Order: sequence, then C-alpha cells, then structure tokens
Amino acid sequence: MKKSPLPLQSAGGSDKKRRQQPHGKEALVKLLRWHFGHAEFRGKQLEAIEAVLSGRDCFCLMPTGGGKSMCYQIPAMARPGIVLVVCPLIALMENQVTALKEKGIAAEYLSSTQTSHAKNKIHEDLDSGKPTLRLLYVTPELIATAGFMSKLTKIYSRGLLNLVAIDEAHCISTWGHDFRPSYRKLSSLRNHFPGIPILALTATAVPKVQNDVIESLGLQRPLVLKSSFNRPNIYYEVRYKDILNDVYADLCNLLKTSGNVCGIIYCLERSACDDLSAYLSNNGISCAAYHAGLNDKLRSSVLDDWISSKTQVVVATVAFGCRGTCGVTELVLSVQDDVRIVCHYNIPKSMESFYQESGRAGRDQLPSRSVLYYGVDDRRKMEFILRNAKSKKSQTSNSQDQLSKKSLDDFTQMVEYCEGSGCRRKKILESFGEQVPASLCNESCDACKHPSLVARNLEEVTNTYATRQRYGFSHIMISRSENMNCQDLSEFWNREDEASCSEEDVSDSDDDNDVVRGLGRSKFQKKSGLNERIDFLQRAEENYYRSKAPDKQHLQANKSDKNAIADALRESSKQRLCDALKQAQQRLVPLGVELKSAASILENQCYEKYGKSGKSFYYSQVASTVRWLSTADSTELTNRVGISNPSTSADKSKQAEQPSPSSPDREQVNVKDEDRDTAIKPQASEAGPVIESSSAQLPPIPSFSDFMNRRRGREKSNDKTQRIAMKNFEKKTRLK
Ligand SMILES: Nc1ncnc2c1ncn2[C@@H]1O[C@H](COP(=O)(O)OP(=O)(O)OP(=O)(O)O)[C@@H](O)[C@H]1O
Ligand SMILES: [Mg+2]
Repeated sequence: MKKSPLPLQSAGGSDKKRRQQPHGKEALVKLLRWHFGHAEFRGKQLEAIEAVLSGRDCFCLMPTGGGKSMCYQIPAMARPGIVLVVCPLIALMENQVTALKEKGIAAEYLSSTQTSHAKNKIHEDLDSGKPTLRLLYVTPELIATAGFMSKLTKIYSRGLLNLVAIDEAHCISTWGHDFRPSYRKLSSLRNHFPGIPILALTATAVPKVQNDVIESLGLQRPLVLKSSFNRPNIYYEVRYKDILNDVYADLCNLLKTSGNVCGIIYCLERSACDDLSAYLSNNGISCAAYHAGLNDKLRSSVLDDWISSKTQVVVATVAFGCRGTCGVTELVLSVQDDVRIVCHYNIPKSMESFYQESGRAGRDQLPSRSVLYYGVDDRRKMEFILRNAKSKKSQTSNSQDQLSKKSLDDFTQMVEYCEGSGCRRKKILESFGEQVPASLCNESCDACKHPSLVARNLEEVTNTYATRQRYGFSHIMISRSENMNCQDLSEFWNREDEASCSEEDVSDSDDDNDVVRGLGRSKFQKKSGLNERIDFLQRAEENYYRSKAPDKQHLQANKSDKNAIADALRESSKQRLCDALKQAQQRLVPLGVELKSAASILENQCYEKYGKSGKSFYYSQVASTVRWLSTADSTELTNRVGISNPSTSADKSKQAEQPSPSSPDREQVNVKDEDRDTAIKPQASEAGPVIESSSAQLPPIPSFSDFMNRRRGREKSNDKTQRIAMKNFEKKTRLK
C-alpha cells in the first residue's frame, strides 16, 4: 500500500481512545490529495468523514456522482483497521476494489465469484493480528451468514472494525424504487457492533425513504447530511413527440449536433431499443441496443464497446436502470463519468427514476444534457399500467394498494414536469422537498432559456391532442383499461423484490438461497417481465381490434409458437392499419389507393422487415405505423404505400432501404400546409368511427417544424399577403 503522508494511529487498543484522536481538516485533505489526487473535499464529504471518524452514525444523502465513496474511503486511510463496505452488486464491488488497488490501497471484496484461494488469502489477513486490509467490500447476503458474522465479531472484539459503510442504503426501504430484501438483514448490525459508526449512503431523494433507512438501520443520533440534489451541470429539456414530425430523426439530429459524445437513451420496450438503435446506426450514429433479450456475449461486447468509446450511444431498457438489484449494466452506466447526454425516449415512471437515470449524465461535473421525449400516448400507456397494477394490489392488501397509489402520485409529478411550463430544475428539486429560487436554474433548462418556445410547444401539444381526441385517436388505451383483466402488469411498477429483476440480476446476488429462489421464480419472471407486459399490452391492443373485426375467426391465433406470426394476427394487423388509414383519409385528401390494399402493403412492410425477428418487433412496428398514420401527410402516405409492392420479392430490398414507419424520410415530405389546407376534402367513413361533420372539416394539424418554419419564414418575409394568410391559418389552428 502507498505509504500514508500522515503518522497513522495504531490499530487495536481502546475504541474510545482511538476515536477521540482528532483528524484535523488539513490532515484529511492531505489524505485526499495523496491517495486520490483531488484538491479539495466536495459538498458534505468532509462533514461525513469527520462524523464517522468521531464515532458518530451518519446518514449521507448526496446526488449521483456526488462523491459518496470518498466518505468511507478517506476514513479507511486515516487509521489502520477495517472499513466494511456493504454493496448491492458484486460488479460494483469489483470495480471499486480494482480502482482502489490501482491507487495502491489495500482493498478486497468477498463474494461467491472468487476462487477459494483468493478468499483464503483475505481470511488469513483478517485473522492475523495486524491485518493489512483497509477496505473490505461485501454483499448484504454475506453479512447475514453465521460464518461471516462470527468472523466480523472477532475482528470487532479485537478493536479492528473501524466503520460499517452501507452503500445504496435506500435498498433497505420498501418505499424506495429499489427495495432489496437482503438489505433488511442489515438491521441487526447496529446492535451487534455497539460503538462502531455506521455510515448510510444514498442518492435517493424521497424523504419517506430517508427516514425509513435511518429507522431500519437503527442509526443512533445520526448526523444527517443532505446535499442539494441540484445538478447544475445538467441542462434539462423536454421535447414533445406529438408535435415532432419524426421523433427518431429528431433524436438522431440531436445526437449529431451534440458531437461525437457518449450518450444513453432509455426506452421502455426492448423492441424500441432495437428499432431505434437500428435507425440511428443506419443514420451514421455509432450505437447499440442493450437489453435482457440479448445473449450474454453480445451484451458484454456492447458494454465493452461503449466503455472504450468504440460505440457512442447505448440504447437501453429502463429495466436496467435499477441501482440496487441489476447487474453489470447499471454498474457501467453509473461509473462512466463522461456521459454527456441522456435521453428518455419514453416518460419515466417517477421523478426518482428520472433523476437517477438523467443523473448518469455529467458525473464528471462537465456540462451535460438531459432530453426527455414526451408523448401523450406514452403517458396513457404508463397510466394504464399503473391503474391495472392498482386494481390487482387492491385485491391483495392495503399496503400494496398504498404502494400503487404512490406510483400513480409519483407519475403525476413526472407528467407535471413535462406538461408544465415552469422551470424543470425547480420541479425536480421541489419533488424532492427542496425549495429553491427560480434564479438557481440560471437558464439551464429549456423552460427558463426559451420560455416562449416552451409555451408555444405546449399550446401546440394541447391543440394537437384535442384534435386527435376529436378524431378518436388516443382513446384506445382508456377503453381497454376498463375492459382488460391485466393483473400481470402490477409487478412492473413495484420492484418489491428481486423477483422483478431479470435473471442476470439474481446471479449477482451472493446468497445461495436468494439465487435458488430467484431461479425458481425465473419462469414467472419470464412471463411477467417488462417486455412481456408490453407484449401483453400489445396483445390486448390486438384483441381490441380483433374484437372490432367483422370476421371473428381471427380470434383463433396460434398460441403454440410464441414467435410465429399467425395469419390471424396478420389479418388483425391489416384491419388495424385499415382503421388507421380510414382515419388518416378523413384528415387528408383521398389517397387514391384502395384502403384494404394500402393496409396490406403497410402490414407487409412490417412483416417483411420485422416479422422474422419475432412477435414483439412485429407488434411494435405495426403500432408505430399506426402512430405514424395519425400524423403523416398525404405525400408521405402516397409515397409509402405507392412505392411498395408487397408481392414481389425484388421489392423486399427496396423496403429494407425505406425509412421505418415511425421515421419517414423528411426529404420526401414537402407538402405546404397551405396546399394541404385547400386540398382537404373530408370523406365519409365507410366503417370507421363516426365523426361529426364539423370535425371532419378541420384543417390538418401542422407539424411542429412546419409551424416553426412558417413562423421563421414569416419573420423574414415582407410579403403582406403571405403574412395575413399565415395569421389566419394559425388562428384557425388555435381555434381548433
Ligand atoms: N473531492 C472530490 N474532488 C473531485 N472529484 C471527486 C471528489 N470526490 C469524488 N470525486 C469523483 O467523483 C466521481 C464520483 O464519485 P463516486 O463514485 O464516489 O460518486 P457517488 O456519489 O458514489 O455516485 P453514485 O451515486 O453514482 O454511486 C468519481 O470520479 C470520484 O473520483
Ligand atoms: Mg456510489
């Protein structure tokens, strides 16, 4: 170990005596500089260190990347003896131990993944009169074993246990988003080792969780240190899917204009990860999808490439965002310091999750960005899942019911973050109980920097949404939520235990029992994981359309082969696309194509391109085509259904080259809104939803970029007539 710059206090002897020896600030700063090369302590680090060195329990709340590890690493350097660090992940321990060893610090971890030789060496050192080890990392499961507890007790009775640090301490709380039952086993530590300070560390900001952690660990008169959750180096922004021409293209452009930086995109669904990642790759962004659907080898190579900057962006499912329970991904996402941009392709389930996920940007304190793509349909999807989760919980127990209610409340905060026009930063901080002046933001969120643009966007979203509702879009989720028995969905929103994690996560546990239980649950997990729930939603959507279809024989879908796309399913997709086309036709000029054939062409595109990759790809593609139909203009539509001919194999390659349904090539879209205005000829629907004639005469909704371009154009133009026409158009749109 690197020789300390300070005269070290001797190990052993009276606990009290040792703790009474003060460590002045200067001495501690020297240790920081010597061992870690940092000039000064950050935030509350020094206070936490001084507290534990004086023997006091401490609860330390610091934002992600705030430097919590230092709060136990410096005390470990200050005096000989052992600092025990409890950590939820073997991968996380491995990572920290490797980094410490590189700095010449005597650190080790104990886990089932180590060889007996390595373990024996550690035990020998611990058993010796003068252990050289300073930091010993263990999992909560190991702490609970009788063997390890008796070893720890021996170390304690020899006066060699200096501190117990509990990292990610929120995992002990059922109120947190990352509850881990094995953390409950840590409750006994306070009584087992009287006089040894316990340091609980977390970045989880919810006050209820904080109190729960302190109580559950039995901390005595703890020094409670709470740093501000403000991340001044992150610029927060929300983009509105419903008024963007093409969300994929927007995201792609965003990444390109951000430079060749390291980024993370979070999606709710695996299929969206694959789809988006493929789109971005095709458009020149070096990126890869990462989710539980990939095999281990592929996953680790994706992460390796990302860490080594071979890949710029990783598109990951949110299921990998849980800190306490999930495996390597979480580790990588949270140790990569130079992530410059974090995008959420779907609205997160809570402010807590959003904060943690977006917080992975800029851990090195350099300017970074968080961009959330918000869509009303995404919101509905979430609400739908939450509502159904609630109905199941209410059948089982009150406390579960409360948890579901909490999920809904948490989600409301997230919706307010997106739908409100006030400072985003203030909203984040206030949701964690921090009252801050508006000036704190210093124009580092879109609402503060471009207030009128945000207000216009929100107005546009409201108008678009109102019009869509009038046309019958977006009501699907609501009607289904009332009809469906969707009990399986409940688990997704309350990750009460490891059961809700994927198998990789369980393998990270150190507890044999947990592993066995976990494996026993794996069948259930497979059935009730996030993506399966999404599949379930999509199936429900299919059922909805099937039940609408006149020919009920489609209901006989072949259930035997999970991935095979049955003819009945294809038929129901066609029907669904046909419905969407009808609605599009009411909005636009007549397509000049027979609707059923057009639906067939679109369905075939989905099938050709995605069917072979499995059902969920196919489902998501059909769903995104339906979404696309709700915004596409006549030229886009004719281009898409006109070019393709599903029946010839020669066209297959052509189809592959075509942009994905959710991302029609913008270059092809060149229809002026004025042209569209005059071209509208509302058609009576054949069998689609009944639409009032007044709504059928509505002008088409201009896309946001059209709207903005026209605005810009207007500013430049001196042509008075054009200006008047524009004003009239805007007025008309607003009125609708
Ligand atoms: N006093 C300091 N000065 C400069 N850099 C520091 C200081 N303390 C810690 N750091 C650096 O800050 C980064 C984050 O530290 P650390 O991993 O301890 O954060 P954390 O609070 O544990 O974050 P997380 O919640 O993500 O686990 C590391 O690169 C670390 O070296
Ligand atoms: Mg940490």
